[in-house]
Amino acid sequence: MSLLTLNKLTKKFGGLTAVDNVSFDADAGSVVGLIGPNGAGKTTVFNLITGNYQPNGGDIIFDGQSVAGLLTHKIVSLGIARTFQTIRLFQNLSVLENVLAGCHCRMKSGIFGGMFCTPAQRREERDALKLALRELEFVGLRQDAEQLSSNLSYGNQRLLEIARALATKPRLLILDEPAGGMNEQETDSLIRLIRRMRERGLTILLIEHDMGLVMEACQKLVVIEYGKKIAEGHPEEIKENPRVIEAYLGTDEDE
Ligand SMILES: Nc1ncnc2c1ncn2[C@@H]1O[C@H](COP(=O)(O)OP(=O)(O)OP(=O)(O)O)[C@@H](O)[C@H]1O
Repeated sequence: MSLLTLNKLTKKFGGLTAVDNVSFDADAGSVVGLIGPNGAGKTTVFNLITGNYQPNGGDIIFDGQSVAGLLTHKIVSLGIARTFQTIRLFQNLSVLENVLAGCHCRMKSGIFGGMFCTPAQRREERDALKLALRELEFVGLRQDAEQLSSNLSYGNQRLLEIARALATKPRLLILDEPAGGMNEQETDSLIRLIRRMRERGLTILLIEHDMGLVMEACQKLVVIEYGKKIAEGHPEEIKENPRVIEAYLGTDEDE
């Protein structure tokens, strides 16, 4: 069953159609990779799903409901979380505080609610702390909870972004180049982490240039070029697709 459906999604920036009538589904519990050359429109698709941009046409259906044009915080509360191509952490907050920021968007009392300290708010804070520590444990950063987030390695900062996104309790997790800046070992453990997130029942949509990760982690690939979908299918099929090889993976003559 499809958790996310893009239906003829279109986004224009002036005269440039960055996303041109793109349609595809992400089945619940699957990992879908969005691939394509630089500037193909991948991040724009993500920004449309997460409400950072408003579409010029088409629709985005999440769990049976249109989310196109909704505000970002509403979209997060419906169960869509993301990480960014360029890491966006609160650099002068601790690792734990960064994850708590993710928890707070689910809390009734809000980020300043704790100031009034009612028993219900204290309980909510305690639950948030437990959840944050659990997600740090899950991504392997529990022992770094008290560190300043800027002290983490680049790869661990990416994991921290994932923990923060998980703390919003999403059903759909959107990862924009999660292996960017990671070494081979870190990428391997990221592949294992993606697998474990899938086992938790999460649906994952990711953009990634690391073909090894894409081939191992995804059940389906959607390929876009110049804003248009040019192919969709199982990674093994996509690897052999001549149109994709020409557009993205490079032909032998290019090597
Ligand atoms: N806010 C914006 N204003 C104007 N043009 C934009 C904006 N965002 C993206 N674009 C343009 O839309 C096109 C698609 O960009 P996008 O960032 O979505 O590509 P991408 O596939 O994610 O690329 P990369 O792999 O390099 O991140 C590009 O030509 C880009 O310059």
